[in-house]
Amino acid sequence: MVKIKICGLKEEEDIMFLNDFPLDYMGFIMYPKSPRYVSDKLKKLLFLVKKAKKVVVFVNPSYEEVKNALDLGADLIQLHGEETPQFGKKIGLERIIKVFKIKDNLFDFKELSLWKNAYAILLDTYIKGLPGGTGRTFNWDIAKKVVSLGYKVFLAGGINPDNVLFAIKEVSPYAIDIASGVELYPGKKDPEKIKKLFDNLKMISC
Ligand SMILES: O=C(O)c1ccccc1N[C@@H]1O[C@H](COP(=O)(O)O)[C@@H](O)[C@H]1O
Repeated sequence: MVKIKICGLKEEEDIMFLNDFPLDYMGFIMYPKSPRYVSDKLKKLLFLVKKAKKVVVFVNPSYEEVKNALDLGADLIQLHGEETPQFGKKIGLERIIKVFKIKDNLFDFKELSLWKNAYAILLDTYIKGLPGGTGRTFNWDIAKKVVSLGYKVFLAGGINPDNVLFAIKEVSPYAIDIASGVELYPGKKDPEKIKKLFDNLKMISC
């Protein structure tokens, strides 16, 4: 069964609402330029999560920032910038979701292989000046290839309740990652879109 991650949580009520759904991962953005940046609320928000694994998302962080998130209870660290495999090893690759952003249908399979021992690989859409939360899909042929090579793939970028079943059928990823596709506005989740997402997902579990 495909795993589900909802990312970009910053409101307490959204976490409490999501606690009642069969959600596998919740993601928290620690990137100051994002409208989803949780800032000093991280500890409080992580504490509210009941069952889902807690993923803290950084863009080119310092080791100290990552260590602080782990000390606050993060289960996994999502590296969404240009971090090196050496940096990942220093944290512990088993705790890293490494992001690759797909640009112009190009993909560096050699660079991918350097992260083969990471917890997972997350594939997202490249948009200049926007590190994530783009709401845009990319060429899933690349994702299919990465899946076929045996990588544990989180498929991100422009997934929403309407295209989630097609994405799962097409790519067969390990997990689906959704941020803006279930929002009312950046940083605020929409309960109706979340209900629709999980209603649609029930169709593949029947
Ligand atoms: O959401 C953000 O603002 C963000 C900022 C910095 C790094 C990553 C960010 N979000 C990640 O974007 C993808 C997919 O987003 P979407 O579903 O296309 O809106 C997801 O992995 C988030 O973790």
